[in-house]
Amino acid sequence: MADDGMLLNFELPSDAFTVQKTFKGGNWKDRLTARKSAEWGRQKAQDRAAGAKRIPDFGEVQSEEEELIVAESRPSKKARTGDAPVSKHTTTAKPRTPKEAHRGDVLPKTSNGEVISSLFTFNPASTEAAAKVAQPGADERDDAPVEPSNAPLSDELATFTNLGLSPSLANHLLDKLGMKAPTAIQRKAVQQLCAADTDAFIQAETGSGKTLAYLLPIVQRIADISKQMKDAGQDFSRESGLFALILAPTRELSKQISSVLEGLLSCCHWIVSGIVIGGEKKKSEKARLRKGLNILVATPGRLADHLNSTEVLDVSKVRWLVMDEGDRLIELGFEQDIQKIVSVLNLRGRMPATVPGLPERRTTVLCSATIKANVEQLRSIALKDPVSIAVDPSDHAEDGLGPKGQSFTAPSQLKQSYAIVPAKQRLVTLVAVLKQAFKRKGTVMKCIVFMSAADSVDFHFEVLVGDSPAGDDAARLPSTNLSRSGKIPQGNTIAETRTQGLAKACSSTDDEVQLFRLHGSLQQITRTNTLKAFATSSEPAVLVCTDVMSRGLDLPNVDLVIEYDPPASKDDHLHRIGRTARAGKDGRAMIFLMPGCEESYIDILKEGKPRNLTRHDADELLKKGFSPAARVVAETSWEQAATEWQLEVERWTTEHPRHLEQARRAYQSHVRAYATHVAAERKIFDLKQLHLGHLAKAFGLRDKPGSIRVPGQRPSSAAGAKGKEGRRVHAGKNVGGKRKAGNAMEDVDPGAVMDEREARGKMFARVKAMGGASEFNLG
Ligand SMILES: Nc1ncnc2c1ncn2[C@@H]1O[C@H](COP(=O)(O)OP(=O)(O)OP(=O)(O)O)[C@@H](O)[C@H]1O
Repeated sequence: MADDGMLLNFELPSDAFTVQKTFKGGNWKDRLTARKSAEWGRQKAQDRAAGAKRIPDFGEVQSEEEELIVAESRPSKKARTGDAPVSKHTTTAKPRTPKEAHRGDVLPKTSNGEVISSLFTFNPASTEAAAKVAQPGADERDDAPVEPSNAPLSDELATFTNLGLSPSLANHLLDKLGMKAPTAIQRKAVQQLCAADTDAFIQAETGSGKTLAYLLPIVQRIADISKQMKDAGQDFSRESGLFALILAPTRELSKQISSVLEGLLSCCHWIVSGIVIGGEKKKSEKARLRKGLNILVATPGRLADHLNSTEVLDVSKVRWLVMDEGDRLIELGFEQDIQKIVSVLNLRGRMPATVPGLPERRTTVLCSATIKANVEQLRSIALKDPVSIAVDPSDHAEDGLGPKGQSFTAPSQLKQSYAIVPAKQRLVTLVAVLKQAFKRKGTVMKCIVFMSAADSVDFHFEVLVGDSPAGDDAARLPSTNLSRSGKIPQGNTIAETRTQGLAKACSSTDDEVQLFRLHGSLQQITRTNTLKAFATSSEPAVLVCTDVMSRGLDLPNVDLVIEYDPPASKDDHLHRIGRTARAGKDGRAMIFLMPGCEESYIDILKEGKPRNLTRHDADELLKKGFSPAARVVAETSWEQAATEWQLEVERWTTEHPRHLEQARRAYQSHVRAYATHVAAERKIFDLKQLHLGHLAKAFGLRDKPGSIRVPGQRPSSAAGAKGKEGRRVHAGKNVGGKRKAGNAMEDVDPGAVMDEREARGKMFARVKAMGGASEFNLG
């Protein structure tokens, strides 16, 4: 049995459980808990050594003392019943009410009504079907070389000059940007868009160079126009006209595109580009537009706003319109803005242009790694008879809307895995994975952890940094190497607005790991600076963020992507994991799934055709992450180390009002975001199956879920705090009211803007479905 295997394979040092550990710090409750935990461990080891107590089989009833890490005298409980099997200490022999079942793994409530449950008991077991998929650690055994699918071409004939680019542009790519050959999608797109004026979809894997695939032909064509103007005796300058517009859904992505463009244009300095994305005074943007630009990168809201109010913005000569991450533009509700932009372009584009070489008609290009049916909306608004530019057209449906069956693939060299982690163990397992990832110097340089809500990002940032605001020593959280040093580290404290800190939870004495946080509710300047600091960090670094970072961003040296909270849709999954394994480089991605219905997501993971999809279990990950280093005298087992760390987090969370509110907020936002999965995936991420009591533990909470209430709502963003921008993002579709143009919500955190009433409605429905509010339900 899986459990037996796990238990019997403990590689405990011979002195494990024999050293009497003195527990210092914390309050009496924590010290008692930790001491009893150690006693429990010692007793278990002695029993095992004496052969006095057999480790029970899966499904067998276990004594109450063994159910609990913290043994307390209390009346024996009946076994849990439920749909899902329960690991380690479970039975179906004696039916229990849901209420009793939930109590089985907890201490009686403390005087203030808190509930302290064990990390290792009453966790639902993985379903058998999923367990068969792969064996733990299989990725370590698979060393077979694989051809990267998004790398530059190695074919000798595949040169930029052969694609029709001018020698000066091709030499610039080689000499200044270090690009010897085009990628497959660049070869196709450059050839097509240099030669023809037809609308197009560009669809290729993440990290395959789509940005240059549309920028190169535009720059080449505008360079040709400038030449023809000169030949005709006309000067070409920034005032000659705006020829190309590039739209992107987020400010970060717009800035990135703008910087790639500037890099290209340094070989033809007479072509001038600019950017309007909001986040700065409109006056300065207007000033820039007044001076004249040949290529403009913009977010749709801001551009629509300027088309309304900035008279100097002349779009009559625009002949290229690119919508990068086109599907995301629709998901985020930019449809109306785009409609408006296109109608203005259509209207003003009818005016005769006296520019030699300027094409008659405008070419509109839609670009994404995932182009799907909702892009139909864009097609009807903006595209006419588009051609599909994809790496392998034989894989593509005739309508040009992505691969047949809508299954998009991840880069072939990307190693994908999933971790089956019960709700209670989520936080501690995340720390274990991070500790393990950064254990060996140089293995992982940068890691991105995706979460579903901004509140959750903030909470986890503070937990992983392990400090509290200045002057709040009583609430200081120890690092995970507490057991090694025996001391609570002093030093840095974090201010509430801080977005960077030392990740004590996953740093070791030899290796420090920097931690960053990012989401759409931060001020734009903070976002820009934080992203830059993460991108340029020369130290190992972790970025905890929402999906605002999932699209298009090209951050160097990202080796590992962790989807701690599952993505809202399978397309989001591909974009998230696509932040690693870019342009032929290696990368790893891991998604956390809970045992039970979430395991059906494995089938969706397989749709992306991963080369080797590896399974991990929480115990395996915890053991790797929390086992003491070989050179350190082992005082505790990994189970104890994990438990101690969890208890410290719970104390830190529950004993300080600000932390408690933050944890509760994070928990609530997480649950709300959980309800926003696309309809097709809602059976997999089923709110009704979510064990709220267990989940609360992963937020360091000892509250009964029913008592978790947070006053007020988080302001949705710096500008969103004005209260006008709230939109509902549900089931991958904008269903909310009109967004104010040019605000800071160009990048929306679905978790942050999910309609509260709707989410609460779902929660109440769930409570009803479970036959009334038990102590573990939100009611
Ligand atoms: N021909 C090339 N040779 C080498 N590197 C390249 C080449 N083209 C692009 N790159 C690099 O590949 C990386 C990914 O490019 P880009 O961001 O355009 O990918 P993408 O396909 O748009 O990805 P996503 O779908 O995630 O937006 C960038 O770092 C870029 O500099």
